[in-house]
Amino acid sequence: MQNEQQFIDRLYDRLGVLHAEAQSLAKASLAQVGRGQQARLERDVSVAEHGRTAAELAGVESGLCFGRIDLAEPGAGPDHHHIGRIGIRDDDSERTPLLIDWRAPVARPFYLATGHTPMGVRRRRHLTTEGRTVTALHDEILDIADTTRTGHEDPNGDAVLLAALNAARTGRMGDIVGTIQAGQDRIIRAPHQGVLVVEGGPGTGKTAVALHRAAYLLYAQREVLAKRAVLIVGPNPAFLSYIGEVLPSLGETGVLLATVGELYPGVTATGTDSPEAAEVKGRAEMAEVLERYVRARQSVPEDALEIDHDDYGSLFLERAMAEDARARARETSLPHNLARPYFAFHLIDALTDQLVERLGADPYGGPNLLGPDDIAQLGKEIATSPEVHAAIESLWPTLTPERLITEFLADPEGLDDRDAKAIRRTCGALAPSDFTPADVPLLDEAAELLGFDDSAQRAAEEAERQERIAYAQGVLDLSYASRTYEFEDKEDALDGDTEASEVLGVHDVIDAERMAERQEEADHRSAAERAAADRTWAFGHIIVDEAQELSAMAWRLLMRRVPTRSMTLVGDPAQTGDEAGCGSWETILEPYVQDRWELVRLGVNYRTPAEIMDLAAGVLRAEAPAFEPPRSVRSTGVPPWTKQAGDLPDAVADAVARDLPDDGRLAVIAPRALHESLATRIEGVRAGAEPDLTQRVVLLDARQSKGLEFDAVVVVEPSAMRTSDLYVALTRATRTLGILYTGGLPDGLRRHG
Ligand SMILES: Nc1ncnc2c1ncn2[C@@H]1O[C@H](COP(=O)(O)OP(=O)(O)OP(=O)(O)O)[C@@H](O)[C@H]1O
Repeated sequence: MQNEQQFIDRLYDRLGVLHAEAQSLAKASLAQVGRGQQARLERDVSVAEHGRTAAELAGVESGLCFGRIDLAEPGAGPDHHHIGRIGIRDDDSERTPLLIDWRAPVARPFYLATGHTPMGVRRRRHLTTEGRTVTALHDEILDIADTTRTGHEDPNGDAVLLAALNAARTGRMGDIVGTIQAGQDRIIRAPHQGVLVVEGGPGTGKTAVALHRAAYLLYAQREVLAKRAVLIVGPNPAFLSYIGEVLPSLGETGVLLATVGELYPGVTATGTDSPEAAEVKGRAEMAEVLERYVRARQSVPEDALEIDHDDYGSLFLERAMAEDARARARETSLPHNLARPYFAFHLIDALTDQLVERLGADPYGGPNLLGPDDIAQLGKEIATSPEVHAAIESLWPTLTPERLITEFLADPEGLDDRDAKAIRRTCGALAPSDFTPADVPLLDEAAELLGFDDSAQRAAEEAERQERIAYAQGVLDLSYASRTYEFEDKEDALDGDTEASEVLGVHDVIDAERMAERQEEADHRSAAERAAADRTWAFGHIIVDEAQELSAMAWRLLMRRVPTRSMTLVGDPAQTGDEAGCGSWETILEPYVQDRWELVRLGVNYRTPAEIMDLAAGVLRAEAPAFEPPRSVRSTGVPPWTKQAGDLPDAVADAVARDLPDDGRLAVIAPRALHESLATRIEGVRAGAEPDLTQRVVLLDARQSKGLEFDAVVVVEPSAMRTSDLYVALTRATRTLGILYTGGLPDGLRRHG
């Protein structure tokens, strides 16, 4: 123990030095005063980079080192390795590794070695620390022939895992880096490049595995992923804050966590949909409905449209002209806004022809009297006529996704009456915040169908680029001038010209255009921050948690964000609650990768004790008798309780007072309609508010409890819940579960009533 403490002290000293170094580098960069935009950008990038390193080092402070492996035949190298959250080297001349990153290949036996397959490891040690103090050691002997004993032997090798599973919950998910199980490790490090689906029942560690896989991939593919960023998609903001501390505790900050509703920059989707509306909006056929809706906005007049031209009197925009222009614009296959200039161009051409015919017609039937210059002039005048443009706009309007979807929701076309009624919004223009999460995939679809007409922005950017090139050219000219000067100096010094010709200046290796591009790249935001602001960002990898909940339209959005299809999807079809949820993995994936995806299963439940899992499984078995739940890793001997209540709020208040553990968290999971009345009787709880999971008692509905866990759970009125929602609610507890009801119990729970 003492030796380990000495090692840990040394490790924290080194961490302190590295942290201080990063901080002072950030400070020093901040203090740099450079002239001009370039210098400022470079300073910002440097401050941000060192700041990030400092934050990453601060994030791994708790439980920095958690393991050690002693090698059977060390050879020339060290005879043991300490394993930790990040890799740390000494500052000796060899930069000797002090701590091995858990993701490094050298650390792998820590997770996989067994007595049967020891992988060259003699002994595995788990170190438990509180703050910077070593509080316990647990050793497993993997080489039976080895007779040395330390006095810290753990006969079953699971004391550390069980301690982690029994520990009081904090309202924030913790990492499992010290106790990753072999089956989980294989998924975390799976070399699969395409779509990997991780399926498993409640509590099997899907979320934990997904987050550790994100950290692993960032380590193993740092080059690509640091640039392209990793996106983690979760079902709601409360869940994202629940898991938000795991990656920083693994030293990774470059990850974007978002719900699908947050993936359309500029829109905060705070509106809510009825379950029917969300289901309709999420259907795959909405893509075609919207496509037809956009095409319907490309109209032609019934009768000729009379355009009053200031100088030339009436022009007649005839239906055939518009039809022809529309057909040609559609032939380009460009999105609506980008095809619009083609429509305008052909119409302007046709109207010019009309005018030329009228003004230049030879009364004696000869050829037209206007020459090419006159015709060009007339064309220009038509092209710049506001009246002509107004007519074009009325036939082929420039549209934004927000406008298109607002108008569509006000009067949904292309749906049957029931579906149209379910999604119709009666208010006028929607503010960006009035959109709902289910609208976001529709906005994204609309953005694709409309295309972004960025010609004005591109013109401005090009002007800016030219300016940068001019500036860069100035820098290069200066550098060239100094080159001549230095070169001459060098020549004198060398007394010859052979070596001098090898001296390269910036002007030799870079031209003004490339230098300008480099300036542009010097954006000090991290890739994740830039990705969050860019709808068209292509992520390096996407991880989707509770993937069974996403609608077909949400999948279309996500697939656009990852053209390489490098994805990890985790979920449990038995827990599907959302009406818009897609059902089977085949249905979800077939349109994008056909059958080129891999499925892995997790079958051990680390959360829910066997007594609670038995009861929860009964609920699903009532509908699907062959249902097999995941096997619970532990049992507590405490059976769940069930009670019929007279006064529900009173009974809930009593249950909270009785079941709330001194050291942990309790959730009351009840149908939304009961929240008002229950909230009045539970201290510190508010109905309707976004739950603060760090509170000791929280009130949730079953959907909100998805993915979360608590020491104790009280489920209220289970018969008012859908079966899959009830299954979710019943599988949230790590220690105790109670059920309160007034009328009756659903079939699957009756034998416990
Ligand atoms: N190897 C492990 N070591 C320690 N704890 C673990 C391990 N694997 C899972 N756990 C714990 O088990 C609990 C359940 O894990 P997690 O939330 O990832 O499960 P899940 O499969 O996503 O569940 P659900 O589908 O119900 O949301 C968490 O507290 C997690 O930390």
